[in-house]
Amino acid sequence: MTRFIAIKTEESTAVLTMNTPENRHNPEFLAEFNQHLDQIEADKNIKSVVLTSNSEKNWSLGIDLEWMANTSNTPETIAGFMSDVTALLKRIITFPMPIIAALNGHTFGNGAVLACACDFRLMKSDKGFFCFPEVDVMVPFLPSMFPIINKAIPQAFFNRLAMSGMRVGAQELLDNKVVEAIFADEAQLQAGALGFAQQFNKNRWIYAQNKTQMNKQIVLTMETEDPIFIDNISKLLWKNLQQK
Ligand SMILES: C/C=C/C(=O)SCCNC(=O)CCNC(=O)[C@H](O)C(C)(C)COP(=O)(O)OP(=O)(O)OC[C@H]1O[C@@H](n2cnc3c(N)ncnc32)[C@H](O)[C@@H]1OP(=O)(O)O
Repeated sequence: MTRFIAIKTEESTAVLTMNTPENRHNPEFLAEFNQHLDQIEADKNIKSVVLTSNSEKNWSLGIDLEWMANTSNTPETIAGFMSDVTALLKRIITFPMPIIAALNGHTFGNGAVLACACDFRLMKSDKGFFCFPEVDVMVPFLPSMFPIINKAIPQAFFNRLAMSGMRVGAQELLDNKVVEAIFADEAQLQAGALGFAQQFNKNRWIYAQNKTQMNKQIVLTMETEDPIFIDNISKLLWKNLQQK
């Protein structure tokens, strides 16, 4: 099943290609992402993962607000979905191998959080903005999203992005050490991401140990703060979305 995300293997690297126009996050997207991670964990030959998109414009535009506003949703459905978002992010930050985000288009909202959860980011520089539009779309970050973002983005730069909702391109991300490298176009990015990923061929156990330790404060925040926040915010979000 590859409606939302395709999977292929290039030597020891699994390439996950998000394949809808905006790569929005909804329950089906999350379920398929988890199935692919199960498949990768089951294949002992895989040592690294590249996460990219086949959309001409977008890497991922974040939460599927259209799905969220569906009238059949209840506050409980929204809360369940947000918990599932957290669970996927937790899986990524503790996954037993490096995950490399190959950003080949606009990366917005929870798409940007997903990119930050990955271990490394590479981006193409011809087109594509990176942006946290939460201040404009009135969807707050979950508590654990701040430390996820902070592991990828220096605090002062994130502060500027989050307060303004401004869009930045690849060069500014490179200048602020958010991405490891930038590439002139799509072909160079994809080749670069694969080459970058294939340098990682260590034992899964040690990656799991180190990632779990390195990110344990994030996991603690997910377990202690996110559930209460999600419970409160899902009621508010549901009310706002139903009134639109
Ligand atoms: C906690 C979590 C919360 C959430 O997840 S909430 C959901 C958050 N998601 C969103 O809010 C996403 C909403 N979507 C959008 O805002 C728009 O959907 C986009 C901005 C992503 C795309 O808009 P478009 O108008 O389709 O953009 P373009 O046509 O791709 O680009 C506009 C112009 O900008 C140029 N451009 C693109 N990338 C760059 C760059 N890196 N540097 C300089 N210019 C760039 C293009 O070429 C074009 O220009 P030219 O209008 O002249 O054709």
